[in-house]
Amino acid sequence: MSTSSARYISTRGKSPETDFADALLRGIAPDGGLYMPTAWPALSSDAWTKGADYKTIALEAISPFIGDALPKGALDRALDRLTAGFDHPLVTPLVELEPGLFVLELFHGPTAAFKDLAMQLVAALTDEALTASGERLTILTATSGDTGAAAVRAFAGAQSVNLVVLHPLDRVSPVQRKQMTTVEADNVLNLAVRGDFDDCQRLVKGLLAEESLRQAGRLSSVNSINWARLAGQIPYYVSATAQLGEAATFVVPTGNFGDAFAGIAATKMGLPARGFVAAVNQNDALARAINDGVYARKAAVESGSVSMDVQAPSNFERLVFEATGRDADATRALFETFAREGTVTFDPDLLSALCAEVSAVSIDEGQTRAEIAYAHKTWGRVICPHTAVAIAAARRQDRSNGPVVALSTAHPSKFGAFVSDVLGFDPELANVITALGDKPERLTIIDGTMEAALDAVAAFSGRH
Ligand SMILES: N[C@@H](CCOP(=O)(O)O)C(=O)O
Repeated sequence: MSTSSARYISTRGKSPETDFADALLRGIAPDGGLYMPTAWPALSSDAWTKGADYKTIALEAISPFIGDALPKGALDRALDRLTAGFDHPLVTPLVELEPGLFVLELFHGPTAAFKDLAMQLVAALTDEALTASGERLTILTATSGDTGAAAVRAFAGAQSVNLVVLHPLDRVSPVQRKQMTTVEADNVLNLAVRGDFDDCQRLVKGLLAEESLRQAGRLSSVNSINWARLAGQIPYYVSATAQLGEAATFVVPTGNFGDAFAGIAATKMGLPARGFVAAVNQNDALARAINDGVYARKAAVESGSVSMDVQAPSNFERLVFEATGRDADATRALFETFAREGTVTFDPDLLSALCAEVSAVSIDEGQTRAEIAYAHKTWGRVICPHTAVAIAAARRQDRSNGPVVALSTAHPSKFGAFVSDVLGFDPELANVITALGDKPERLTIIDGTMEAALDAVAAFSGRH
């Protein structure tokens, strides 16, 4: 296990190199780029060949990214907190649906979605970093439903943290909304933004760069723009490979592309994998970019797989950075053009480098519904719409040379109305959803403008 100091650089090349604690507490680099490790640490093959448990795998996979930037034992303590919140001994169990086709269940945590795996860890590590530095932190997070719920659960009541969550008004599921808005902790502010997820994310990035807020104290984000979020999502790819005993093709339901990029990161560390497929819904900017070579923004359309209603996936920037051979100038130019003009066309070399890392499939609403029905009829399994998108894409993959694993990112009862509309009955509630009860909700509705967001955050910060 490494004790050296892992270092981070920005994908846009204009920020000073830093360590894990600083990257964690900043969320995004000062130049607007995303932090990346300066080099990929090597993962010992013991991690996926020796039948290790989740905590052992996660220690091995994540500790090189932290180095000596946090107090001794911080990761160990964080992983104890993480695993204690999961209701399955394997934490992320792999289930075979039929020969060669598997689902990786990532929804056994406190908010019944995969975000818990990294968010519980990030909360514990943030606590360690703030205790060491004596600082307070305001965390700004955009969500299409699952990230916000996991963040609220992980940070509610945290002594040194204020959490502001921006979700698109009326565009998250009722359960996701209640998971965020029924919390009683007064360090949490829920903003319902008139707009879509991409508006929320744009506002978060704008607020993170806002000088007046920065002067009042440290700001960060726990979206997957934060490297620590991605690091926390690497272990389940290793665990899945360990459970399988061989390399797999991973099919990842994709919104902000953090989950898929975490898997790609695992392979950069040496994990054997047969490939990655990003499965998107009809919000298909990523699929068009990979398949046609043109990355073009469109307004997000509403779907049943709401958590994936994303048209400007932040972590695509990390993939482009890698695919350009870590050329920060080229990456910056490309994403500045995208921000300004809403469209960029890749040169053939870049496109073939991107395609070597990931393929992409778009599954529309009709196919998503059909897949929920198929999974129930064929395997007796009730699945959430995001898992349905992944399985529909997974069933299109060739299984003759190796297994295909679809990531099952959320429990179906988070999206009960959609699933029930297809199957004609309500999915059984996850225990953590039953426990939500019927508490009053607290949220503030704002316009999708920087002015409105800044006013709301400044007023909230002033009270704390
Ligand atoms: N699907 C997400 C959108 C934000 O993604 P993140 O991985 O960057 O936090 C959600 O459910 O909020």
